Amino acid sequence: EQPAAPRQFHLGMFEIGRPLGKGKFGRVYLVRERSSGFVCALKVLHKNELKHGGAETQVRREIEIQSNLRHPNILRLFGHFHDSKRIFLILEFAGKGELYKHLRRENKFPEWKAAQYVAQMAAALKYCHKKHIIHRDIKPENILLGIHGEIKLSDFGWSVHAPSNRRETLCGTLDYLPPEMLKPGRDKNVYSNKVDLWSLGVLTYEFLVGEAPFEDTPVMTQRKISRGEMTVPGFVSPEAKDLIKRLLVLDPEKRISLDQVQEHPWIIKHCVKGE
Ligand SMILES: CCCCNC(=O)c1cccc(NC(=O)CCCCCNc2ncnc3[nH]cnc23)c1
Repeated sequence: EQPAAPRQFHLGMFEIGRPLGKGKFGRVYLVRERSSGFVCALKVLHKNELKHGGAETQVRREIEIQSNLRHPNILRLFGHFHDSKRIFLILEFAGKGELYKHLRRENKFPEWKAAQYVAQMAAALKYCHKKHIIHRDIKPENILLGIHGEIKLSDFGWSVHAPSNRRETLCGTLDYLPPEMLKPGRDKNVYSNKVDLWSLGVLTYEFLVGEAPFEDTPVMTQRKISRGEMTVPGFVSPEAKDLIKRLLVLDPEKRISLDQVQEHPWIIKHCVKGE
């Protein structure tokens, strides 16, 4: 039968609730769609700030990419609309909020919880990569948790279609950058979806240790990343350490694949049902 007609949305359709968070160019609110009672999140972006910040392309990319993704571990973008001053993104509400807040509060995650998060991240990234989409900005701040504590990967503002040789001014932390994105140079700018594997390795380390593996001053962080210099503390299990070492490999082609991540002994040990 006919696919559901794309709905026209406007602000009057929503009852605005509490703010859920704020970012560089706007805020996110908990909202309820009046006719259906459907609860979701409304991200409000201010056009003139986007213009000054040169983030229009990112928002367009976020809309185009995230609205075509359907996966339990990827935050849904249901629709968007705009008025003269603002762009509105209608997003899935993630009931347990920001993963990084849980990480900071708990300092670090027990291995069974970290392994489940890594397995869900691998499933989400496998789905993106199959659609030739590289996320490029995997870090705790861009991960939300659904009402059952499941991973909801969000913020596709930095994602691109692979392979990509886009040069963007990067703001925010360097901790998650793979070595190949640090070395500007003509051909070195062409990088693949393997960048998300490196970031998954940094994320795994941070889940288990409570800080990023190359955390230092910006100059030292870049140096440590480009040399792959990091040490895994003794309290991390040998299996977890093995997975981290197989993801944080300087040569993108030598990094373990997402299939191999899902089959890794550390993941199997903590994620096979009924274990
Ligand atoms: C892509 C270029 C635009 C960059 N992004 C921004 O400027 C920006 C604008 C507004 C907000 C933000 N980021 C944020 O608001 C980050 C903090 C969001 C935490 C809570 N958010 C949510 N909690 C629960 N369920 C949800 N569904 C969607 N979001 C949520 C970022």
